[in-house]
Amino acid sequence: MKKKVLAYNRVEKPVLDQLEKEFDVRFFKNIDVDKDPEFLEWLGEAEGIIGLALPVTKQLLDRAPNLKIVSNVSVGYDNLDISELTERNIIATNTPDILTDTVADTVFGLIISAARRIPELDNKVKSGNWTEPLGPEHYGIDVHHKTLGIIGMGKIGAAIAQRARFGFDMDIIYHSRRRKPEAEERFDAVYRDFDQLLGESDFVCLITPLTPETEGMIGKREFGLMKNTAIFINGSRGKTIIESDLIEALKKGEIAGCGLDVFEKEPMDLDNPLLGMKNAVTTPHIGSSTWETELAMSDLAAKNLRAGLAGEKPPTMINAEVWEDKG
Ligand SMILES: NC(=O)C1=CN([C@@H]2O[C@H](COP(=O)(O)OP(=O)(O)OC[C@H]3O[C@@H](n4cnc5c(N)ncnc54)[C@H](OP(=O)(O)O)[C@@H]3O)[C@@H](O)[C@H]2O)C=CC1
Ligand SMILES: O=CC(=O)O
Repeated sequence: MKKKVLAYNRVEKPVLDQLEKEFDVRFFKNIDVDKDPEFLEWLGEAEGIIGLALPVTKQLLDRAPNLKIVSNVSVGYDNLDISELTERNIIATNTPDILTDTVADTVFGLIISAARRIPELDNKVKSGNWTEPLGPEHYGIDVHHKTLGIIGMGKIGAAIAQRARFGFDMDIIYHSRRRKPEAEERFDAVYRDFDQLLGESDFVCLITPLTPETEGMIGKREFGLMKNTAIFINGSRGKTIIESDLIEALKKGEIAGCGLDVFEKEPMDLDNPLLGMKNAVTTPHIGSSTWETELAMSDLAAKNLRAGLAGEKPPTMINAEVWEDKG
């Protein structure tokens, strides 16, 4: 008998088609996790879960007695209760590395768009309001030769630094909990403590995981430390910042602008003040969403799932201790 797999938004179609040949797969899209009876029934029987951003909590696991693996189709895994999964000997996997360059491109797109006001000016042209040569009220600021501060010099942080250093001659400063000698050598990146970085950067770029330590790490105090010409970029998770404090800082001119791919609530409420702010450039959490990278992520997640269900070590495990216990 084929093993039961619960697939959850989002697994790319060619990968899902292949999984359906190997397993008894049921695909769910945007369901109400607590109430959908079909979802709960399938969860009760599934040995594997594959998908994006399904909140895997203790309560959900209590309803999944047969589960052996949760294969997340994302690198961030703040949606998973890892200690609870580990306690229950359930494998958790994610999709690191393959999305690094794509996400760095998105972040750099936000940096340039915010600095050069591209969405605002695009709107001016397309709305028929480009009726005369534009003056200083539409000028942007340079990106090249400025100082980029990266908070979270991990894989994506380093790929952003690479673009900034070699593409735009920027000076790189960074902050992580540990020093990163490789980034210092490759990009002449200079370590700064958190407050120093905020005060010195022309662009502050946040790209850490969401953890209890990083939740709300940028708020009123931190925006107050930034230059009033600074542009703040968030590619991490919405909850790493206090969004209402960002809105206030933009309104008061404490910072000049922002570029955001992630939000406290996704999708955003239609009354979110950011929607009406020209100096906030927004994208709908699409950091890794290119055809190539989405397919590669689904493919890696499927490899993880297959391995986990076959009793083999998945390529990109989060809780390796589960494997050590099994071995
Ligand atoms: N917008 C989007 O679509 C996407 C968003 N992301 C987000 O980007 C995050 C990073 O991904 P990736 O670069 O692959 O992950 P990595 O694990 O390679 O890098 C994360 C970095 O954050 C640093 N970090 C962790 N905690 C702190 C802290 N408290 N203060 C400062 N730095 C910290 C870590 O360094 P150290 O341990 O030394 O502190 C590490 O270098 C993901 O977790 C996800 O949330 C990822 C992909 C797409
Ligand atoms: O947000 C996306 C991820 O891969 O993490």
